[in-house]
Amino acid sequence: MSGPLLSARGLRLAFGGVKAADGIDLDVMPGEFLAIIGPNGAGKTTFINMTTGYLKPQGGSIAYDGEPILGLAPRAIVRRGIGRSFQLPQLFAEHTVLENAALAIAARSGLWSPLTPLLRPAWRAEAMAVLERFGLAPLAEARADALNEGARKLADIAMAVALQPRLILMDEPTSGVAAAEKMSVVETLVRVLREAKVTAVFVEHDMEVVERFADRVAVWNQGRIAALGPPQQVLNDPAVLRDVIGIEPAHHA
Ligand SMILES: Nc1ncnc2c1ncn2[C@@H]1O[C@H](COP(=O)(O)OP(=O)(O)OP(=O)(O)O)[C@@H](O)[C@H]1O
Repeated sequence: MSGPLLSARGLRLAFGGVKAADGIDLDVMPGEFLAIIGPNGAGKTTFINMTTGYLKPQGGSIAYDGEPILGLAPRAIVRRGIGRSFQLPQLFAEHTVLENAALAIAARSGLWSPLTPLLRPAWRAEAMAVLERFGLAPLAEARADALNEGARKLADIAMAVALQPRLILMDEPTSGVAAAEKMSVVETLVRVLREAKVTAVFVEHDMEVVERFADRVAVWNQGRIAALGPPQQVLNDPAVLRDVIGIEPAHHA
């Protein structure tokens, strides 16, 4: 049967005395949704940065679809099929939502320039189709800086999806999103990613989101994976509750 889509072994990276990655081994299987949880500074974003070419580990290896990817530039990694979204959405503020999505499509074609989306109607049509999948079509002509945080997060992820990844890494897709719209934002992005058969790794602080949407949870602590397994197992582990989530097991009914 098919092996892991992403396979990290022995990843190490220290910033001065801080071990942001201290021997990370992780396999992500095709089609799975894997949540990464853990306290601030545990090294969650560092893992995403190493996997997407933004940081180079001092040791270890990463294979994607059976091929080593360490040392490749971020753009080359995107071309291999790995997308990402950021904790703070990376949208072009003064452009419309549609233009932002069209820019991503233009970038995929290797023909990026600030004016390209205005020049190629086909990119705009494809961008509109992506926005429709995310329920963002009504906001297509809105400027990116006029969106609320939920729509901004979805638009950022739509740009990553427009690049047609097989794997997406999302850094806190719900952070900053109002509580009332959080679940609908996650439902939308999970539906789109599942429909497109995109495998997902996402950093998440909301345990309800993790419990509902993750197939497996990896618990990061001080640059290491402290626990890994299905949500119902990991989120009921007394050590995880106490040390990582910061609640006493007795209080978790
Ligand atoms: N480029 C960098 N230069 C120096 N130190 C860094 C750098 N990137 C991360 N660190 C440090 O490495 C550690 C891990 O950071 P990282 O951002 O990966 O944690 P995190 O688990 O994503 O935290 P958070 O939940 O706060 O986003 C932290 O102590 C951080 O200050």
